[in-house]
Amino acid sequence: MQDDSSSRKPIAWSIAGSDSGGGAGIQADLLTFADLGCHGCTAITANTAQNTMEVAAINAVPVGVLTSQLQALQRDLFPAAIKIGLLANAEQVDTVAEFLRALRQIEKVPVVYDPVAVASSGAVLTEGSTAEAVIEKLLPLCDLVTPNLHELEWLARAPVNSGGQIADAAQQLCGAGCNAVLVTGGHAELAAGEIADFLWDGYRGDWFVGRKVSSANNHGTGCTLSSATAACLALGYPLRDACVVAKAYVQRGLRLGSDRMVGAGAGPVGHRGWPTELEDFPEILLPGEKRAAAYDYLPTASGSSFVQGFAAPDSVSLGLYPVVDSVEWLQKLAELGVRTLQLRIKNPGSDLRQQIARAVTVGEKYDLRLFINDYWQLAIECGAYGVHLGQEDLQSADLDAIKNAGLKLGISTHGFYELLRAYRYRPSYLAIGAIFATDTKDMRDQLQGTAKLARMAALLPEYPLVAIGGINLERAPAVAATGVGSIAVVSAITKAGDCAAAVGEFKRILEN
Ligand SMILES: Cc1ncc(COP(=O)(O)OP(=O)(O)O)c(N)n1
Ligand SMILES: Cc1ncsc1CCOP(=O)(O)O
Ligand SMILES: [Mg+2]
Repeated sequence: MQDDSSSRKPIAWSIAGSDSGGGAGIQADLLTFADLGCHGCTAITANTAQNTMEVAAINAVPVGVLTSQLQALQRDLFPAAIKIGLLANAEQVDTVAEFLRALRQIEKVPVVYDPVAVASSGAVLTEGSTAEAVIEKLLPLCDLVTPNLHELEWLARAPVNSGGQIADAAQQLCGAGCNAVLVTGGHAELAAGEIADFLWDGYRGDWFVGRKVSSANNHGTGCTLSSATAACLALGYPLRDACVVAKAYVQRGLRLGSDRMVGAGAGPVGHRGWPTELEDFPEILLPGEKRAAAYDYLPTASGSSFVQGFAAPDSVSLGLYPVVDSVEWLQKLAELGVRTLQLRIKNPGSDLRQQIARAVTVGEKYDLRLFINDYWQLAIECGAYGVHLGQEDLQSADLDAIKNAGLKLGISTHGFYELLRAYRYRPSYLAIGAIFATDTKDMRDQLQGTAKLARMAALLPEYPLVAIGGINLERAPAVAATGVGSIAVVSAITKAGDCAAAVGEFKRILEN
């Protein structure tokens, strides 16, 4: 994560129009980049004449002017992500597409395109042949396209009136070559009081549902969403995490508003810093739940049913949480006074059931919070305290059965999106990993770092959270400082020279 280790600020570019009124376009993008910790650079495509009431003129710049800005930036300020906004005509689309093609041969910089082509009023802001040029030349170079409903219709060439049609049109755009589409929901209220964005990432669809905020200061929300997504990509966040953080950033801007009113019409959306409150983050809709019907979001054949509210543990802080592979280890650690433990057997023999039954007996004897990893049926049958499930397990496990049997449930998550999604189940705890690289399990693509962990932990200050992955005694203080109440470890305990001393030291760090 760039976020943790680099002393250089990530650079994000905005290739977009200037809004003379200061609410949208380049102006909104620069505020957003700065707010989210990036250095913003710009290549201006048009000098629009705007105020809070009207778009009086577009004033596209000649392509030579556009190219000279892009070339100057490339020479010194190479981007970690690029946001593209208003492209005023097909010639500009061609120029930007050609430039991006060459740039991405040097490095595959993520590109977010907000097709600012249709105003909220429905007025088309670009010249006639722009849509064709976008579809043919630009979309194949984009990692994410963020149309509103008007723009989706403009690109999909079809009316879009329902959740199902939004999902179909988004997939159709992906078919034209971009990697993912995030349809912003500001122009449709598919369920009363909710504004939902739909993400199709090339493989699966997700609805991100936010509370509707009525604010006169809502100008620039689309620009802000796309530049916030680009900023998060520049920080190294994966796409789904970038999208949910960006939506939360806009929601926070709408909720808190600008600090003062400007103009007589739609004022600028607020730029109010990193989103730190859960209420601004979207709820990730789960396909089996009742309200999903409003979005035509139907359960998949493999999906488990929607169940919420698993038994809470006796403490929000679960403390030191060793994850071990034998009953002998459980016994030894219980004798050292460890209370939260997990049995994680990855190469089971024919005696698996016996091992789990013995583990449950040890758990009862020492009054442990003992979680069984993976084997939820055996955990239920043996009357375990709880089970720990990974993301893939959520597809197949019978969550109803786990809840009805009164077992606690812990769920693995790897980033904001999975954290928010798993939180919908209200499990007994949420695990976040891998914080650091580890030899115990290949987690190279899912490293979180302590800066991101702290941001996630801040969203759920009263919830049992567990950090896992590559945590040792040296790193534990920085992890504990993020606010998580529990640290799960494998090798720092099982490979410790002096296990009792390591247990004592971890406990001291967590209790401090
Ligand atoms: C506390 C805790 N957090 C995460 C994991 C990882 O679980 P999972 O994603 O199911 O992966 P495996 O452990 O099965 O490899 C965990 N075990 N414990
Ligand atoms: C099981 C697991 N899940 C995420 S990281 C991890 C391994 C943690 O092991 P260690 O504490 O040795 O890094
Ligand atoms: Mg597992």
